[in-house]
Amino acid sequence: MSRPLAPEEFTARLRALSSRYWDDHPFHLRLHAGALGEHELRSWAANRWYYQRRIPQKDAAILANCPLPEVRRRWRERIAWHDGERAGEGGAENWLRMAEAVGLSRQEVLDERHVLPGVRFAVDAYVTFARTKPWVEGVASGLTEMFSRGLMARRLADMRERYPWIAEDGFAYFTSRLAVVADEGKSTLDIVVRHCRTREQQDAAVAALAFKCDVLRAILDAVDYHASGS
Ligand SMILES: O=C(O)c1cc(C(=O)O)c2c(n1)C(=O)C(=O)c1cc(C(=O)O)[nH]c1-2
Repeated sequence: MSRPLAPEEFTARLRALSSRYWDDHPFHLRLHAGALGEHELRSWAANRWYYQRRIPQKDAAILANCPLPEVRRRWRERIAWHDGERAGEGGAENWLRMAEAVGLSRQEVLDERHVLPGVRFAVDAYVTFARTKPWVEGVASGLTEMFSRGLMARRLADMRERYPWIAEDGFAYFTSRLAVVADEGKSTLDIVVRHCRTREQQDAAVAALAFKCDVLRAILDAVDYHASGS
């Protein structure tokens, strides 16, 4: 049995997976360059909706598997952030506003008619991962958030500049997400480093983060393939 990695080395291995993150996916590059047509932006927003709407279920699965109140207390805030305290509030609602701002009706987003099979398979695999793996691996799979802040800030600036027809209200998701994502990423890393004590657990956490990078890339592969054929 290998000895556990020191926290710095373990953290460095997790951070090294940033090269597998979806920030440089060709679809994101085109999004940032202002090269997407309106129908492609709509497909992106409608398909990302499926990811957004499944995230609270993924987080609830982690909560259900976690026996530690101190972790659950921190984790449950995520569900509240996405779902809001009441109808008409929260991250999911803000994503719907983004979808409307790019020209979709709320109904066609909610009934998921635009959700592509590949997106559904990838996102569902993420939820199943959280349901069936040890809770700390579920937490580790969320560590892509360590990489997402810069990407989201760039996306917000580029979309405001390159798609000026999108009303500012449509960007509420990203402005509100940017306000919490750095703290969430730090808190997630803290939980993973603290609770992965054996080398096997550390290796499993690295594998969980690699799996999640693949989930995200698979989502955009499906959207990109569909866009190029339409
Ligand atoms: O816009 C993005 O690029 C991006 C990336 C990620 C991510 O890296 O997983 C998330 C989000 N956004 C996001 O908005 C979000 O709520 C979120 C939750 C999670 C997660 O795994 O629990 N990732 C992400």
